[in-house]
Amino acid sequence: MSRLFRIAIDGPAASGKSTTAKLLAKKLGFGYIDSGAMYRAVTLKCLDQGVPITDTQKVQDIAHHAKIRFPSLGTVELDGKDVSTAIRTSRIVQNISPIASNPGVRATLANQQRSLAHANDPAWSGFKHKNTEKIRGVVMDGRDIGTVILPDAELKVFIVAEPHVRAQRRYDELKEKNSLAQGETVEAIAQDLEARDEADRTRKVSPLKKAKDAIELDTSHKTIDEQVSAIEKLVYDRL
Ligand SMILES: Nc1ncnc2c1ncn2[C@@H]1O[C@H](COP(=O)(O)OP(=O)(O)O)[C@@H](O)[C@H]1O
Ligand SMILES: Nc1ccn([C@H]2C[C@H](O)[C@@H](COP(=O)(O)OP(=O)(O)O)O2)c(=O)n1
Repeated sequence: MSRLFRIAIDGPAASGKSTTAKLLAKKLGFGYIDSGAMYRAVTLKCLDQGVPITDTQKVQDIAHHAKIRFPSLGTVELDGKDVSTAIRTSRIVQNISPIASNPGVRATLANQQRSLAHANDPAWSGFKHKNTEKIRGVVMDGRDIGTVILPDAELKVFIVAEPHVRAQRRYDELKEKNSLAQGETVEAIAQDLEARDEADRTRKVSPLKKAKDAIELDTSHKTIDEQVSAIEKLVYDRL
């Protein structure tokens, strides 16, 4: 016997969603789908091909033809090329909001996200519950996963953290990866996060919003291990 368990993780930028989702997926033997990486990959393709991000129709065509895959935990492929690092730069996030609010792009990516969540990939080994039932599933993170993509997910978590904590963490991350733009400061990153959160919260299609049945988790004063364990406990409580 095998049961499907889908975990939807949403929240504002740099709150800790993807770090938590990836580690949780690893612990549970679940698949991990980074929906934000899909919007980032479409943005990268538009910039690389010189498509204006405000050209609604051309951007939709780009999204429609982009082949986005997650070949292993935490890696992203666009049209057969590894773009895991290329999609994490400030150039991408500075251009992403018009793409994330394009209804055609959202419709295309939403279809792909739903089918990925139902793929039941053999690589997702899952875990044995009470020595009998096999639990298999997926962790998906983004902005609209609990509200629009997987409204019937078995567990929904809304991750938040204080703005200055998020900005500092993102700064440290970019610095560590040598991806900081010239002269980029913590303040500039804080402004980007604020602007993006505002755009994500106020757009007409699938805005960032806590689902009514989501559990809020504030990671400001937690370690990564603590936040992963907190969600893991919620999974066992639900089973
Ligand atoms: N509890 C934590 N303590 C310290 N750093 C954290 C914590 N949670 C996440 N981070 C770091 O903060 C940064 C942003 O986290 P990330 O998971 O990318 O957020 P999101 O997916 O919400 O944008 C990453 O560099 C991550 O390693
Ligand atoms: N399900 C999703 C996931 C991401 N997005 C958009 C909105 C976000 O500002 C960007 C980037 O998201 P991502 O989670 O990769 O990046 P940040 O953590 O915000 O830096 O993509 C979205 O609109 N819907």
